[in-house]
Order: sequence, then C-alpha cells, then structure tokens
Amino acid sequence: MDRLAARLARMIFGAEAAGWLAPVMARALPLGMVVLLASLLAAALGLAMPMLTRQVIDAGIMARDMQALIFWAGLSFALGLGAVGFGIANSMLHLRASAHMLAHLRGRMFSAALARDPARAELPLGEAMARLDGDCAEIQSFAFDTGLVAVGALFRLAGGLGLMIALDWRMAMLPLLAAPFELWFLSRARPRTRTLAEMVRNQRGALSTQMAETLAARATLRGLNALDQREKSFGMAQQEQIAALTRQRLWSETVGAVSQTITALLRGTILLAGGWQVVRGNWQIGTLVAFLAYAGMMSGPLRNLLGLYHAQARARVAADRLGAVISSARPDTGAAPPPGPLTITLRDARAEGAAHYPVTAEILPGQRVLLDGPSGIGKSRLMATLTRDAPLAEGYALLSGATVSHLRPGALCARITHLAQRPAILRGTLAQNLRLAVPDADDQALWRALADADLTSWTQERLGLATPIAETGADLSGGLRQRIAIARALLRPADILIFDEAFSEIDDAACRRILAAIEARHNKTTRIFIAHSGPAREGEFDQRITLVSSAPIFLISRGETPYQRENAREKAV
Ligand SMILES: Nc1ncnc2c1ncn2[C@@H]1O[C@H](COP(=O)(O)OP(=O)(O)OP(=O)(O)O)[C@@H](O)[C@H]1O
Repeated sequence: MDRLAARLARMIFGAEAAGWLAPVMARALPLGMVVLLASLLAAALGLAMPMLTRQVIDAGIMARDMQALIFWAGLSFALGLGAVGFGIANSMLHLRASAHMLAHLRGRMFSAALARDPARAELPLGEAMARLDGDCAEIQSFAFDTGLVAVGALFRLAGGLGLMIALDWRMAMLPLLAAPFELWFLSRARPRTRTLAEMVRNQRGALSTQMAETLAARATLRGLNALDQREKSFGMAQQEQIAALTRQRLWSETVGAVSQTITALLRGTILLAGGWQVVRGNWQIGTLVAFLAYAGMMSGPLRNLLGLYHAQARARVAADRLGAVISSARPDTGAAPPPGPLTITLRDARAEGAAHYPVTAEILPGQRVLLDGPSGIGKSRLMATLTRDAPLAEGYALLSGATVSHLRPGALCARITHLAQRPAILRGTLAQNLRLAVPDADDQALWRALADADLTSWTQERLGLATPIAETGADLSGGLRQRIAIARALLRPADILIFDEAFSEIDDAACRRILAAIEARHNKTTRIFIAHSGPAREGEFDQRITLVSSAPIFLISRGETPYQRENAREKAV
C-alpha cells in the first residue's frame, strides 16, 4: 500500500511533494479503494440502464410482448431503486474517506507550521491559515472529488464505448476520431490553468493575511481612526480576488466548453447517421435510443477527465505551497542538554539581526544577571539563541560546554523559560492558561504560582481557577496579562529563567512583591533580567552584561575595523 501511495503521489504531485504526501495518501488509500470500488459498481449500474431501456423498447414495446415488457420494465425499476440506495451509501463512504484524509493532511501541516524554523522568514498568519485551509482542501478535493470521480468516469467512458462497439462498431469509432484534437487542446491549455490557480491561491492568502492582521489590530486601528482605510483596502483586495476567480472560472468554462461542443457534434452526427440506419432498417429504434444514451453519458465522464487533467495542475500549485510549509519546519532533534545545573557561555556571540558587538560572557548556575543595552540592540535575540529561537550570526553559545545549536530545541525549552514582554494568553480559563506550562499541575501548585505572581486576591475575587479569559487576554490589563504569564512561567521548574521586560506593565509595588517571591523561591535558578526601568533593575546582581555598539571607522572586507572586535569584547562584557 505504501509503495502504491508513493508511486501515485510522485505521479500526481511530483517527486518533491511525494516525500510528505505519500504517507498521507497511504493512510487514505484503503478507504479510498473501497469508495473507488463502490463508485465503479455505481457506474456499472448506470451503464446497464440504456441496455435495459433498449430491451424495454425492442423486446417489449416494438415486439408487442407484454410479458417481456413487464419483465424488462420491472428489472429497470428495481435496478434504478437499487442505484438510489447504493448512491446514498456511496456518498456517505466518500464523505468519510475524504474528511479523514483532509483531517490527516491538515494535522500534518498544522504540526509543520507549529515547528517552523525560527531562522526562516515568518509566514503571515493569514497566509498560513489560507495554506492550512484552502490548499489542504484543494489537495483533498483533487484526491477524492476529482480523482475518484475521474476514475469512475474513465470506467464509464470505457464501458460506454465497449457497449457502443457491441451495438455498432463503425459508429463507435466516431468519438475516437475527436480524441487527438481534445488531447492537443488540453495540453495547450494546462499552463494557463496553473498560472491562474497560482494567482487565485496567492490572492486568497493575501486576503486572509489582511483579515487576520486587521482584526488583531482593530483596537489600535480604531484609536488611529484608520478602520475605514483598512476596510477600503480589504474591499479592494476582495475585488481583486473576484476578478481572479472570474478569470479562473471563465477559463475552466472555456476548457469545458470545448469538450461539450465536441459532444454536441458527436450527438448530432449519431442522430443523423443512426437515424439513417433506422430508416434503412439496419437498426431498431431501441438501438438508436441506447446508442444516443451512451453517447450522452460519455459527455459527463469526458468532462470529468478534462477536469482531472486541469485539476491536477491546480493541485500541484497547492502541493507546492504546502511543500514550502513542510520544508520550513525544523525537526525537534538534537542532543539532550547536559544534566545538572547549566552554565551559560557566550563566545563572541551575536544573534542574527542584532546590532551589538559580539559578546563574551559566562553565567554560572544560580546567578542573578542584568542584561542591559539600548532598545533594539539585540538583548531579546541574544537570549532567544539559548533556546534556538534565534540563530547566531556569529560566535558560539554553550550550555555547560555543549553547543546550543546541537541541542534539541524541545529539551532546551524544558530547561530554559524565556518570558517575553508580550506573552501569549489563550481563550479559555485561567487554569487552562496556567496548565499550558505543566498540564498535570494540581490546583495547589496553580494557587502557589498565582501567589508568587501576586494574583491571589484578583483570582479569588473572580471565579477562581475557572475565571474565563478572552482570546489573547483582550479582557485583561497589560499588567494582568504579564502576571498570568509570570505565574505560568514560575509553575514550571527550570534551570534558567529569563525575564525579558516581563514586568514592564506591572506597577512598582506589585513588581517588588513578585520579585521578592522569585528571590525567595527560585534563588537556586539562574535569573536573567532585561528591563529598561523599574524594580527589575534594582537589587544585587552577580553581573551586568551591557550590549554596546558604535560606528566602525576603518572597515575591512567583513565590515569591521581590525581592532574593533577586541574593543567590543572589552566593552560588551
Ligand atoms: N525574528 C527576527 N528576525 C530577524 N531580525 C529580528 C527578529 N526579531 C527582531 N529582529 C531584529 O533584531 C534586532 C534586536 O531585536 P531585540 O528584540 O533583540 O532587541 P532588544 O535589545 O531586546 O530591544 P528592546 O529593548 O527594544 O526590546 C531588532 O532591531 C530587530 O530588527
């Protein structure tokens, strides 16, 4: 099954996409086969119908045989009824198989999007959503809706042709004469189908990005009186999408119209030539009716097959867009950080995007450190290198002698808590938000963490741990959001706690209480503070590391003065 899936994936989506799509297809294949068999059976039932009609007309009506008429008409009715029931069962099976495949594919993409390598450019939120939703659906619809229908269509086409040959082989050659022209037209038309699909999918991503970004920033936009502006630009983006969709639909209708025209021509020719055969007495009227029915039946499958060829071009666009999500994921692999307390060593280190001179420092386990420097110089980025959330542009970062870039990111996050200035708060209850850090923490532990973050009375005045919290914590003050994030961080045992402007929106009195709790309960943990002002800068520090920058005077080819690195090292540490 795996090999078949891999082969199918390579054939349909190309070698690159086959790597990640084959497992998805392999899982969908068994149920997909059942659906395929069922649809072939339904197609066979459909094919039998004109033959029965022929019998009703020729053996019953024209032969004036009442018994044969009742028999064939009864059989027709019974098969028709069976086809209805079978159709319902088939459609339910189809839905089940196709929904499972979509869920599996989307789940795969979701984890790839979550594991996005921080060194890669961030995908805008709306664009990521459009890929997870629209592009996954495009592939699912190709695999099940278009793909299966097309296989059924191929079967009907072959069956119809076979039965037409059985009725009259010379007349059956008519549809074959049209095939070369159709194939030529299809291959000429396909590149444009692909270009239009790319345009539509990219525009869909841009539209979702605009929606997500605007909705997330609506309070700020309202304050700026800029909502109209955004609405107008959203309206324009929608118009552009309508135009792209219109172009795409017009093109697919044009492509479809060619096959319809050919079918109409065929039908006309059969009507004329077949009618002539009836007039000459070579054919019975039932044969003409059956022949016409088969010719008519072929137009649907032919259209489906045309659709398949072009839908594949669209599905490939979707697969390429999803492939970019997959290839940007970073596997959670690497060595485990060394056991025991962690010593941080920075050697000539600077994170990508940071503007300071490379820094060299050593932070021993349990030290209390202030990391200082002007805004935007790269303090957060430097700390983010410790959890591999930012890549180093130069130098090394070591944890107890182990190179950070060789360590498993998931394991690093388990040992190092980097608390950001703008923490993510999710919709749900207070307890659910806290348990993101420790899923099995008991209520007592939650209350203790809340006490450390000076949140006991606030929580008691509300619904306790069940206090509901809105999306992004929009119904909380900035200080409350930060305090919940502090409680969440303190809940989890860590070797290193990094408070990155984590107190910036909390009043000084509360901030001092929280800092005192941290000193009392986490004094064995390495604590690194980044703060431009406030109580977080107060108290004893084992060391202060200041990041500095100054304009180089004489540049060598790497963009530095020859002696600048030495100076920078002295200044930076
Ligand atoms: N994801 C990123 N990719 C590349 N560069 C980034 C990224 N995030 C931030 N930067 C760049 O790195 C520089 C340092 O940012 P950083 O947030 O580390 O500064 P900071 O010293 O912590 O500033 P502040 O005190 O204002 O918080 C910024 O000027 C920014 O341009």
